Amino acid sequence: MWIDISQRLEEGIPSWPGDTPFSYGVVCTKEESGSVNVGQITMSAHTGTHIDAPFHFDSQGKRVIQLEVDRYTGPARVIHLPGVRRIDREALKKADLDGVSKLLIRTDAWTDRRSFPRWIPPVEPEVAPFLAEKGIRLIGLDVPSVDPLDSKELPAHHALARSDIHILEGAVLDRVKAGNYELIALPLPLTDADGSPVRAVLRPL
Ligand SMILES: N[C@@H](CC(=O)c1ccccc1NC=O)C(=O)O
Ligand SMILES: [Zn+2]
Ligand SMILES: [Zn+2]
Repeated sequence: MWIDISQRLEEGIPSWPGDTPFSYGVVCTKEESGSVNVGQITMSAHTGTHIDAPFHFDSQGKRVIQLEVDRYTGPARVIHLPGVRRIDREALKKADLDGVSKLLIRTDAWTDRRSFPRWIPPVEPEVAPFLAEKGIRLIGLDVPSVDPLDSKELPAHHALARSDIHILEGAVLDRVKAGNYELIALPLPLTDADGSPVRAVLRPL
């Protein structure tokens, strides 16, 4: 059984402060066209459950279409770190990361998903080379960023990119137990984009 770990894309889903709000509307109704309802989607690439392409924080970085689909599919481990202030070596000390290439971290820090969080536990840049050494190629979190929300330098985004670790943000892990799963969280084939919404699902292994 697959577990949906995606936020629903609907009116009112929080977006980054000042960023394009999500909207879906029927721009041509079946009555008007005589055949079909036709919808239009407007949104930021960083709304809901989404991945970041390196172009998001590096103008020379890869765009979404250049990201291999293998990064977003396959075995993944969920670890549960409730109440952590930061995701650093100390917080990860007790986690078993052996043989893991995709790591999802459930922090439970985003408690009211109807509004954008005021604070999130940031990933410390120092963990990027440590995770890479463990063989991790994708990190996913249940919060909207890997950096502090007011960060302009985005040190964790850059450190993860230097360690060749891709980023999944805004996963819904509220009811997901720690353990091993199969993950599918594929970005859309957006040629030029800096990020993409994903439908992220897990299946226990
Ligand atoms: N780094 C965040 C997004 C982000 O920082 C952002 C997204 C939209 C509009 C403004 C943003 N940051 C502004 O400082 C992310 O990866 O989703
Ligand atoms: Zn993002
Ligand atoms: Zn990000």
